[in-house]
Amino acid sequence: MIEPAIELNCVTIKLGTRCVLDNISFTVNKGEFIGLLGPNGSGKTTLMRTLLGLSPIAHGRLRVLKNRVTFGNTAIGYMPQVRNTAIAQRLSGRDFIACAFNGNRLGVTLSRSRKRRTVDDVLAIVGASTLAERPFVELSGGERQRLLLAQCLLGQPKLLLLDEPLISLDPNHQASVVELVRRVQRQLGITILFSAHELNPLLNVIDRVLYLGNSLAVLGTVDQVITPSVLSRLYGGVPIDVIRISGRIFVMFGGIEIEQCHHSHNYNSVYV
Ligand SMILES: Nc1ncnc2c1ncn2[C@@H]1O[C@H](COP(=O)(O)OP(=O)(O)OP(=O)(O)O)[C@@H](O)[C@H]1O
Repeated sequence: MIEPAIELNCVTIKLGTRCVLDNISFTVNKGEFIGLLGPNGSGKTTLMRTLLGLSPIAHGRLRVLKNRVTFGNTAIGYMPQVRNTAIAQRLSGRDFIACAFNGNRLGVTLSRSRKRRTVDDVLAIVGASTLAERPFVELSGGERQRLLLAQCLLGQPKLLLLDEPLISLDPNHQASVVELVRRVQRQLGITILFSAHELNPLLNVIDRVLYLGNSLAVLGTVDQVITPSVLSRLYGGVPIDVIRISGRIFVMFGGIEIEQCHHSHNYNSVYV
């Protein structure tokens, strides 16, 4: 039976005077792997923060895992885009994960041995047991992402919000992070919202794509969403071309590949 994981019904999200998302409705089903795309500033992070209860909605109805949004919901794992890992440089992989037990992040008190077992479990799930004793400072970007993902799994979440986990990784490491998330998702049967600037690394793993832009949101299969007419609406009415070559998809405006503009943070000439 299909059950909802994230339900938005006519939701409006404002930050200050800016209407980031305006009257949007969609339902993500339990167990789906959703690629969250859209230009810089389209509201990907804001949407995740709203699902976490960090940012209120102005209007509408929002349910996460069938419940109203509450701050500190351990059923949601979150990997934020900007991570201050400087503090982690001297820690071992194991201690880096274990430090998420401190503070009130999980809201539960566990014995030392139980904490250790839990950390071992999440390390095993992400295939990072061999990183447990290595200093965080020595790890590659891809290995760090593995540990960050393990940290997200500590609370046994049912929903994972991953904010641009591919940023600053080369294509090989991007592919291995995507594959890892897919494997973990299948193993644990959880729902994934995975934001990215580029669709192609996610093409083989996502069930559907949620594309934000122009304060709007469209959820559907890649074939339903990545079309000139839908994307033109999301990019404010400019003419968009969609080119498919060798199993890859390129979204173009005036001969420029839009996703490359997102990367260079030079999309203002495109996003009007
Ligand atoms: N406190 C705030 N007050 C007003 N506007 C804000 C505030 N915080 C963020 N914004 C704006 O809200 C919009 C949405 O930002 P958000 O970070 O959610 O976008 P994003 O799609 O995640 O962008 P990126 O791809 O660059 O990470 C941006 O235009 C941002 O400048």
